[in-house]
Amino acid sequence: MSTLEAPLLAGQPGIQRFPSPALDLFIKKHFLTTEECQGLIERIDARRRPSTLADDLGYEAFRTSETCDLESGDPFIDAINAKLSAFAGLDEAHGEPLQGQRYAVGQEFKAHTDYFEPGGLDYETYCGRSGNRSWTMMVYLNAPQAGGATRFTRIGKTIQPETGKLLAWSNRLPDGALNPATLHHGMKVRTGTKYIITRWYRELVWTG
Ligand SMILES: O=C(O)CCC(=O)C(=O)O
Ligand SMILES: [Fe+2]
Repeated sequence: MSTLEAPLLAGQPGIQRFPSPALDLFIKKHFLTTEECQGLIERIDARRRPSTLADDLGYEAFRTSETCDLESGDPFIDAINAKLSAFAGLDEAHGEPLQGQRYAVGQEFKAHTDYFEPGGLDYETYCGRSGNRSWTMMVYLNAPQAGGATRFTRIGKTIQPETGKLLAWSNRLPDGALNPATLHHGMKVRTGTKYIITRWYRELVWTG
């Protein structure tokens, strides 16, 4: 079954919906507790490695953060994944492994979309089994002292990191087409360190 809907998001208490027909974007403050954020930061610090990019376009310094796979099997990680899926009403089986990111001063993730470009070099490798990405759920684990906002460049919306704050958006338009208005930029950290988790959901059951 294909999953493009996150049927529970709009009805969650305290959820803010960005008012734009261009993009389905939701924000929920304090989605994760300080303790949950701290547990995730500790795991990211223990296991981080330089980030890689699918469809390596040869741009220097496109994504300069460090990445960490937060593997399922750790009951703490499984509970975070279950919390994300339940909040959105997304099928847990469609979720990719949870990813952590750490940005030091000067690091960023330049403007990109989270879906894979059909026709791109790696499209079959990344989407052949599980389909393309449907939803992105991202949580800020802390607030760096300066910088590190997420800017949706096409719609002119900038979101500031706050501990535990969730951002969730559909990478699709209502008819299921990929939505270029989801273009977003993880901006440079100016002071401090930024930690986030990201979970991407697929059209189909995630099988790698
Ligand atoms: O760090 C950010 O604000 C954005 C991260 C992001 O876009 C991603 O992990 O796909
Ligand atoms: Fe992204």
